[in-house]
Amino acid sequence: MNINTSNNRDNGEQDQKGVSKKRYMPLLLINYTCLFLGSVSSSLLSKYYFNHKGSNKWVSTWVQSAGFPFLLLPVFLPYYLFQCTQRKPFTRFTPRILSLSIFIGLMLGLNNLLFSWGNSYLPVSTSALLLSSQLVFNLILSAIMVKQKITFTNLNCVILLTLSSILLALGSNHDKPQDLTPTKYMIGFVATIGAGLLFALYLPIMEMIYKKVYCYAMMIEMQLVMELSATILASVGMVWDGGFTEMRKESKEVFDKGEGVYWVTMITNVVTWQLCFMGTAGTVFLTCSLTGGICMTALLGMNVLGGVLVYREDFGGVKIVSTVMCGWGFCSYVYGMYVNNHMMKLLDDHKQNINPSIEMAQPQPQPHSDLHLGLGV
Ligand SMILES: Nc1nc2[nH]cnc2c(=O)[nH]1
Repeated sequence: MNINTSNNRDNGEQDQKGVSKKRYMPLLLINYTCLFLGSVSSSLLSKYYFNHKGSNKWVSTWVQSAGFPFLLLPVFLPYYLFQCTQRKPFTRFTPRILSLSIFIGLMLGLNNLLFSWGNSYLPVSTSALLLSSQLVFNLILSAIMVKQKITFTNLNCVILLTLSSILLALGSNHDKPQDLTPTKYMIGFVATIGAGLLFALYLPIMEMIYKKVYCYAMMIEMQLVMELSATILASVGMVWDGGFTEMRKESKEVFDKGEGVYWVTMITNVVTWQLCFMGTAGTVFLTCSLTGGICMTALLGMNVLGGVLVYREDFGGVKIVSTVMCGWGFCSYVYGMYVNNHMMKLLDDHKQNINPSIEMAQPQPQPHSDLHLGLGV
């Protein structure tokens, strides 16, 4: 059911805001949960794939987007099966939005390839070190492209998270692959820096585009088109490089846990990557690109804890300090956001007390207005 329409019908115009706000927090929590579960589990499963002799960069690129058909469920079920929305899927999905989604999807596909390429050649420590730069790029690009304010809270968080990743990288510099040649090192280095830059660019571009997207449902539809485009790019690479044949060979002859476990690992990884990217896109849509970047980077730190808990990796002094810094940076950011929201609410209430009629007549200056969230969710 369309929130705005149902609300107008049942409770009158004035309750619209209340219902939208009521839906905002649960929706945000669902996205944070998807991002958390998706990021930690996809990282652990990718590690499992590489630990047990999986090595193909195209395969690990392809699994990052190939789960796009799962997005058909949230796109079509609410309208056709549950009949809980009046907005038909892809309503007002203009050719411009379609072409932007395809373009961003190809960009994401390229990022996935560079990310996997870097991960397959470089030691974990080096790629973590290089990826730590993406949050700084993200802050700078967000400030330029979407006029993100640089405050004490977000600067503090970016510095702490960046230092945390650097520490993490320095603390695990013993895990060099044996066959790492200087050429492979150079390719891995450039690929990882490229991935960091592309990802830092992808987040504010998404924020800019989402400003034109009027509902959450449309954001999921865009995500479906983007992941489809990224999969087409990865599939072309797979066909060109014999990736599908390699996948079958890997499952039967190379992966040392057997064929069944290989396919279960692949399918689960496909699902978890979708959760991760869906959570990222939803977080950017509901908050801003910097929060998306901060969550992703903080989760890189959390993945260390995942490795310690699941693979019994050692958890020495440096990793402890890095994890504490990561938690501290993230918590201080969340606290800053909470204080900011609280102040905005107080200001709103104050304005409403002074002159309720002005408040009713003027659109809200917040990035996520009622229209933005209300329609079609
Ligand atoms: N560049 C980049 N790509 C990713 N894909 C999944 N996570 C990341 C990330 O943190 N950076």
